[in-house]
Amino acid sequence: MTGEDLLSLDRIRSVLTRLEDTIIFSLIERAQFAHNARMYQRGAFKELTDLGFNGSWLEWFLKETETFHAKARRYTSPDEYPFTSDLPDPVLPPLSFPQILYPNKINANPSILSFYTRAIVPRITPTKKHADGIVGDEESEDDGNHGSAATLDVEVLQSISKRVHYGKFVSESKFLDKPSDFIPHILNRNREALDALITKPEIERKLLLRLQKKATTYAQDFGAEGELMVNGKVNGSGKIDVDGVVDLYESYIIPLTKEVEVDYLQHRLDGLSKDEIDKLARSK
Ligand SMILES: O=C(O)C(=O)C[C@]1(C(=O)O)C=C[C@@H](O)C=C1
Repeated sequence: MTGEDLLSLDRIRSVLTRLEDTIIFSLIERAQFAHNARMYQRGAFKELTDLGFNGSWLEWFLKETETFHAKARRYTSPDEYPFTSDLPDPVLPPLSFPQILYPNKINANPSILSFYTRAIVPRITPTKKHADGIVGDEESEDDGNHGSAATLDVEVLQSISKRVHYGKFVSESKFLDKPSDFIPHILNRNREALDALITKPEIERKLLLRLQKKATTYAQDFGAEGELMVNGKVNGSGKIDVDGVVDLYESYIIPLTKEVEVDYLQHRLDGLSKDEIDKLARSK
């Protein structure tokens, strides 16, 4: 594929659409396990403190997983971003990726980690209700599956991260399509105007509708005879809170993708001379 093909907006949007499936399925997997709030609290595992690690159980999982993946050069790829820092160098020689994105240091993973652990995990994991309808206390929301749950958290986080950072490709594609529309607002540091230029309400509306349908479909289960079963019962509730998935996109994933798009644009002219900027502005 040439650099131009890689920047086709249709191709980029097809990647975003495919990632919807990855995100929904990984959330369904995570939702099998309890909230396990301790996993997200720093210092809650004495075993880790004894090892000299002061972060949370999930942060330890991220650090260990990313240490390994960094050695296999995962984070040299322009669509992969780590959640942790001070990772080892790859053991393999570098691959040469086509230079598509303008060099930048944008990494939205701290925001992703924060909304995922605070808003998403508590929302999608099962809440034990007592016979009197009172929600169970924190202890009853811990099933002890800390390894399985954290493994799935890492998968969800990596897929959301890939999706959100794909905003950089969307931005580059929109910028190169008509640089002269963007350049004055980049030079004037006008975030609102850049946000208005990249926002496509019709695309967002269709995405949320599609997501609702996908989540409803994937949440279904089938019995041995192929009969529709939900939560082990005919007509029970689904494997995932569908509104929770839609809300995740509407309140977090789309707004953060747009933030990445605008951040990227704000730095799109860094280091260019006036002549180079004028040439870009005249190009289309
Ligand atoms: O598809 C685009 O044009 C995007 O910029 C991506 C995206 C999204 O996050 O899905 C973000 C902003 C637009 O309003 C529409 C959709």
